[in-house]
Amino acid sequence: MPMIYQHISALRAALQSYRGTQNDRQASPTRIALVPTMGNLHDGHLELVKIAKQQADIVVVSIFVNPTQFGVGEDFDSYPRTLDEDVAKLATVDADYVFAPTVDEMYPVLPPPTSVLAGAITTQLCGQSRPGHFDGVGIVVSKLFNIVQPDVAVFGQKDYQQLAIIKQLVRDLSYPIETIGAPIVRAADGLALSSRNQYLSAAERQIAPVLHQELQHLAQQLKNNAHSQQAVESLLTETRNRITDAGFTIDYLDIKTDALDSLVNTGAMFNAENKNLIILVAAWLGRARLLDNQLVS
Ligand SMILES: Nc1ncnc2c1ncn2[C@@H]1O[C@H](COP(=O)(O)OP(=O)(O)OP(=O)(O)O)[C@@H](O)[C@H]1O
Ligand SMILES: CC(C)(CO)[C@@H](O)C(=O)[O-]
Ligand code: BAL
Repeated sequence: MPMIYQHISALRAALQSYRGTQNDRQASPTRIALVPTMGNLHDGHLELVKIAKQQADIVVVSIFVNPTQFGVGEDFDSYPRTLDEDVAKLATVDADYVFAPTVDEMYPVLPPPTSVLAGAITTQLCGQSRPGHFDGVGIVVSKLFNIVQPDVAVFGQKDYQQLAIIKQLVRDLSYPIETIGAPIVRAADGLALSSRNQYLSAAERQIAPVLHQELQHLAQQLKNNAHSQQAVESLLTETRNRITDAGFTIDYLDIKTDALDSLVNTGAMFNAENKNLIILVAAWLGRARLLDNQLVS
């Protein structure tokens, strides 16, 4: 079973014993990996831990529902907290440490007067409908990096914008951390696994895979042919209409470069050579706000 820590000082002391030591497998320094989560773990999270295990000797999983990344009226209070079940799942993938702090431990002053702002990348897509969300992610991830001081940190590509922001944070704040983006883990019918999927009713759960199917369909259309800007707008409108007709309320559906830059209108720009594009969607289905994305390659 992983060791569970609630306090920063105790976790730091436990991890300190590895720093500067060598691992058993080879004469190289012991590597520590961090997998940040908000808990209520599913197979997507466990996949991140497995990847972390391949990259490091010691894996720390943080479980913290971070209040600073939730907006007013969002689901901070009702977000599922299932620590005992989470720890049992983490034991099956050999996680070494669980860091599950209280809000007071993480934020002696709430809201914290210090901020970590990542600029323009945070105000588009999810940042547009969740103002301040990525400021909260920025400060909590910075704190987790400072507390754990990992060599490597693993995040999911499902939260593609978050991953891009964290890579920028690592670069700009000179964290000596390798950031790994793990592929999206899906249910058999294609729905991206997410803790919030449990907000779906049985009927909504039947509809939910439409999101992934539509992204795949759009990616295929973009990939197969050259398209003018106007033709791409039409494809986007048709896709939005089908997703809405299936019962979703779309927050955004957009095509960006894989660096999350807007596309420049260069005429027939969507063609076989135009590989580094990503389609991103956020859409409400009942009480659940679902995220997904699809690379066009
Ligand atoms: N299906 C998935 N595949 C790969 N990574 C995932 C998946 N779901 C979540 N992750 C990653 O797990 C990490 C922790 O995410 P989090 O605990 O918020 O889970 P979640 O299922 O995305 O929850 P939520 O429903 O609140 O968005 C993030 O890096 C996230 O990208
Ligand atoms: C990275 C993270 C754990 C920070 O709270 C959260 O945003 C998440 O679960 O993706
Ligand atoms: N993985 C996303 C975290 C959030 O929605 O706050």
